[in-house]
Amino acid sequence: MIPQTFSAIPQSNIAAKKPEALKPLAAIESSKRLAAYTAVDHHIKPEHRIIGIGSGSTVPYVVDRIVQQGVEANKDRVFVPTGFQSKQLIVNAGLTLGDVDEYLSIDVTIDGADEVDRNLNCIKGGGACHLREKVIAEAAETFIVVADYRKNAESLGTNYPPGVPIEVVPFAYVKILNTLRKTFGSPNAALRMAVKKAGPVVTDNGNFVIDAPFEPGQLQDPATQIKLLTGVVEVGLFCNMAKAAYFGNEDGTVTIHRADGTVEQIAAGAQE
Ligand SMILES: O=C(CO)[C@H](O)[C@H](O)COP(=O)(O)O
Repeated sequence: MIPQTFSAIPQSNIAAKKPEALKPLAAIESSKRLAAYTAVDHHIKPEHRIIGIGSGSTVPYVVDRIVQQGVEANKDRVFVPTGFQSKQLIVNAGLTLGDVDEYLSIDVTIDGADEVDRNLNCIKGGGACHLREKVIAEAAETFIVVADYRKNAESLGTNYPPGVPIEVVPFAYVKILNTLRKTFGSPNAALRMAVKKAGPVVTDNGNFVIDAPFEPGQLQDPATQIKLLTGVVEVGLFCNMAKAAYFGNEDGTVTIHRADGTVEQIAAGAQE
């Protein structure tokens, strides 16, 4: 049971504590919020009962908007997290927590992404949560991606330099790293190191993450092959899964890419 008093600090609050970083971050933060609020308004409807909550710095705005729908709207809903962070968000918002092993089918999952291409294929796992994120996305009737404008790319491998996050069992990482560099054409593949801990990032599942950069156009086939390597737990490529991606823009509009190929740019309504 997560202590109710502990509160994960949202990225928006962190930004507010660093005045020097406020200016460049402000546009990005408001883009994240635009995307998240619009996606919730479009996809979280009164009839939706089981809702998947993704991970990252855009998702707190998803939870904010869901909370704004009110106590009545949320009283019979259950929220399924994609990791430690989203579990905290759900609990701290006073929403009801559930798990994917209790609810085989999820009505809607909303999650962030590190990069999204024109066909709604995504790189995910910048927060090292992609194993659980993929399970929760696959379980959902509707999977929606929310992101700021920087994530909107023509093809994967364009805007996200670290590359594809690959969760691996710790004892196999050297072997997998070597295979990615030598056989899969990713010479700069690297073990992800922690920032405020000595040593590697350890996922919520106790595994390591390798980040493997690939050239645009090189990605689809390697993904399937990488998944087959012994010791690989999950690859952070989400292909043909999202029904729509919402990108918040600097000018206050939201660009919506849908799986049917339609693209719409809308002026977001009053969302404060
Ligand atoms: O895949 C993820 C975590 O594993 C996140 O959804 C992704 O990194 C996007 O995060 P942010 O909203 O902070 O840009």
